[in-house]
Amino acid sequence: MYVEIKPGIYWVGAVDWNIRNFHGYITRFGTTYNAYLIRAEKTVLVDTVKAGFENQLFEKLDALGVDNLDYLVVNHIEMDHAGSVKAVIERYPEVKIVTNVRGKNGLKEAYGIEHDTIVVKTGDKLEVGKTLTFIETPLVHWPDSMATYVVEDKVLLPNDAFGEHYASAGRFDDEFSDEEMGVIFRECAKYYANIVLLYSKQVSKVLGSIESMGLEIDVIAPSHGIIWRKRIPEIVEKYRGWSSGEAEERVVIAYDSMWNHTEKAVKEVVSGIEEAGVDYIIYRLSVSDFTEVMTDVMLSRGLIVGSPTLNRELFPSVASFLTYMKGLKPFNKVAGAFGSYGWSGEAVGKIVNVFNELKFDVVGSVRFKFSHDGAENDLRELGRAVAERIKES
Ligand SMILES: Cc1cc2nc3c(=O)[nH]c(=O)nc-3n(C[C@H](O)[C@H](O)[C@H](O)COP(=O)(O)O)c2cc1C
Repeated sequence: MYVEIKPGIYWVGAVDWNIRNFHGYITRFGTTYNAYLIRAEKTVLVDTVKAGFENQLFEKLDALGVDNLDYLVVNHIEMDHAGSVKAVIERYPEVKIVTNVRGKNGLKEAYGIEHDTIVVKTGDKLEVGKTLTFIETPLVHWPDSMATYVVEDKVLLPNDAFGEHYASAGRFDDEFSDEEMGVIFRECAKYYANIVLLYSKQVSKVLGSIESMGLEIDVIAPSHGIIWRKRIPEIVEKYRGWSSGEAEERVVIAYDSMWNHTEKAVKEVVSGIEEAGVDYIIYRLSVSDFTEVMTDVMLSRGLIVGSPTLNRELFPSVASFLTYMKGLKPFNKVAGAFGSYGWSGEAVGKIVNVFNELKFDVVGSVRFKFSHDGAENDLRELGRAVAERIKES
């Protein structure tokens, strides 16, 4: 069923209850593909849905009696939002696409779509009986990303920004209990950590330009998950904090182990962190969802990674996680490394190299031959030093 979010503005998206893996991202609560219909003098669809979900979109448009579309705003060309643009054009051939220059090129490159298009840039306005303003948000989350703002209704349609993967019957943040909102905010953090983190500088810029353009916002309606109308200050504040590297006084220990020598050393590292009175969370990487580990890495100031050496390399699950993490460019972390080896012991140095690339504050590293016997103090000291550095900063 469609939902009116402001007079003449409707949610007409699709709920995907059963998706559990979204291009490698574990979506344990499913997701939604949010599209919005604006009905004034003109009829405007803002974004579409993932291919395969067109029927959910079209059912809603039919229920609203939409037999003509004047404009289709494409805020982002990724497949989960623009996957049904072709189907929309087929159904409403008179529609004009409204997007920025990168969106126009992207529609051609990714889908072969060359259709009547109005190219817009930041600050441009489109009068449809209501005034639409566009704000380009390049790289939040692809080069073509932009936001659409409905001036009279103070509704911001920011596409992927402020979203999360969460399928639900309720559409608005005020329909959920505080407990449910705790889960939803965690999903927002997960979305930020795994999708947006790399673009934190751009996020800060966009937050700044929303402020400098003096946009008043009653509703933030993103392209995934719930619509914000009650807790806007909270989600905006979270974005400000995440994009500026704020994190909690906690250490993530992420490790793996073949013969459990590295694993046994974890408890020494932990005892040092406990001595300093700092919180921690432990992940064995071969049995962990990287998207959850990454969320806690973003939310925590400290990271200690442990790996045995295998064929002069990192253990594969650790290498894989470090590659994933490096791509997302977490910043402002205090870090340490440890691990067991048999003869050449390259793994710990390779962890430190990744930390250095990310400009982490590397407090120390400990490697030990086979058992950690004799290295207990160094390991405890590593945990303590990371925790103490977090407390100082
Ligand atoms: C297949 C295999 C290859 C290994 N290659 C190396 C190596 O290249 N260099 C090294 O220092 N140790 C190597 N080791 C030894 C392990 O690093 C060592 O056994 C270490 O204690 C394993 O730590 P873990 O118990 O945490 O898995 C290798 C072990 C295995 C099983």
